[in-house]
Amino acid sequence: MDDTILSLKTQLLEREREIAALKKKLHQMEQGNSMLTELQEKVTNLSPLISNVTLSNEDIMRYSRQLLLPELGVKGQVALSNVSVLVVGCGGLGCPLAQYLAAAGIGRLGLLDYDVVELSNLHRQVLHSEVTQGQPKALSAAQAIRRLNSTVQCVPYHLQLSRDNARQLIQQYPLMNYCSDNVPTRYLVNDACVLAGKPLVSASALRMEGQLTVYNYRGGPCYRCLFPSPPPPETVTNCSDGGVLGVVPGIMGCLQALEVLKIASGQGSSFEQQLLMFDGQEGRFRSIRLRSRQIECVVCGEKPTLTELQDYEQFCGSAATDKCRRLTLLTKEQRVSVQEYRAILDGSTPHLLLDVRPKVEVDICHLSTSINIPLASLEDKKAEHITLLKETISNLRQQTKSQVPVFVVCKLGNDSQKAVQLLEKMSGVETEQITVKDISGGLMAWAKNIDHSFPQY
Ligand SMILES: Nc1ncnc2c1ncn2[C@@H]1O[C@H](COP(=O)(O)OP(=O)(O)OP(=O)(O)O)[C@@H](O)[C@H]1O
Ligand SMILES: [Zn+2]
Repeated sequence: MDDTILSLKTQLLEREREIAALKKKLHQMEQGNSMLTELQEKVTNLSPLISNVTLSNEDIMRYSRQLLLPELGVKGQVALSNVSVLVVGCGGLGCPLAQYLAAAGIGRLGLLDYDVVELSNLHRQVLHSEVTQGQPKALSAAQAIRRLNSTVQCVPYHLQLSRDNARQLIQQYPLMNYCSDNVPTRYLVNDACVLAGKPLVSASALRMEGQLTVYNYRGGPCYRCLFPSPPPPETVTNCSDGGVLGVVPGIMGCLQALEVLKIASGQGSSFEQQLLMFDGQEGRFRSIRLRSRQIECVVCGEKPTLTELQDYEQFCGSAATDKCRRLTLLTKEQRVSVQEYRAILDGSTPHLLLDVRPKVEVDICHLSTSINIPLASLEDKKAEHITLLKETISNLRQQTKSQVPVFVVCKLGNDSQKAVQLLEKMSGVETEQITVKDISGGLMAWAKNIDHSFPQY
């Protein structure tokens, strides 16, 4: 029994020694930990001071309200001041984007646009003004940016982005923005970004709607992955055709600025495979998931066949500007110039002048002898419009006793050509009773060449 007690006592002593040793170890570890915590605290306290080196007192005051955001902080602000961003297009999207990037303290801002400021730009292109009308947009925007924040290095490029200069320009900027308005430039910027491995923050706005995506970012798709081939040129509507409420590109440009600031300050963007859609009429934002990067994509896929920039105007079948978007759907014989139409008016030849613009445009201005049937109504064969057309033709036929000349007009001479094609084969209209031609260049050519008092829009 004594032996058993002795053995138990010995075991107890051993356990007590082990416990003491463990306690000692624990104590040492705790001490080490607290030293580590102390060290960490010291580092945390020191790190703003370390990164402060690049922020002046004036910077701290200027950016104080955003420096207070834990998501940005000094580290993010310093990152912003070290980043270079290129804005392609200083129009409705590019202006608000550049304005907020400059205000937030982006280091270097490239502002690229080939065009000059026009009066019709001012309702949405908020960096330009009445006094900079006629000046290159890139310079006008740079002037406004310098007034806002002289610490931003602002580089204006008054030129057209093309296959010849795109790669060299994009190479200088780690972050790209698409703010332009035509399909060839969209493909050009996409391809140049993929080839240079740069993310592309892209937006668009038309009428009351806008869209935003970040292409070629964190393994997400590029523009070509989603749209391998361009849309037919005649299906593309731009702001000068479809109209736009200025604040809509304003909102989309600001959203672009937000994504740029997040990416540049290291917060990242969640739009690498998402399309944000804004409906200004409904006041609603929706986000849809896009298809992923396509392995067969010709530019970013596994076996890319497009390794150099191509001829984008040829690829898209349209010009890389929206200025001279002129369709040629008819033969010469099916068209008259504004001068020829003027002679017809002067000769008082009985005819029908059919204005195929939407009613909102007719309300802006029209020729007094015209009747209005919008192209969309002709396409839909709206009963009341077809009746109006038939009745007018039959009245005129009583005067002419022969085929009635019908002249179709629109703003620029694109929709009028589509209307001629439509009328020539339209059932319900006695097509053998009429000859149909369009007025080349439309009412804007009329305003420029015939009647200078006619409004341009
Ligand atoms: N390849 C390009 N290189 C440089 N700038 C471009 C290029 N393509 C388009 N742009 C510019 O992008 C801008 C797009 O702006 P926005 O869509 O607001 O249209 P806009 O052409 O100014 O106006 P509107 O269509 O009303 O005449 C324009 O200023 C245009 O000059
Ligand atoms: Zn792709």
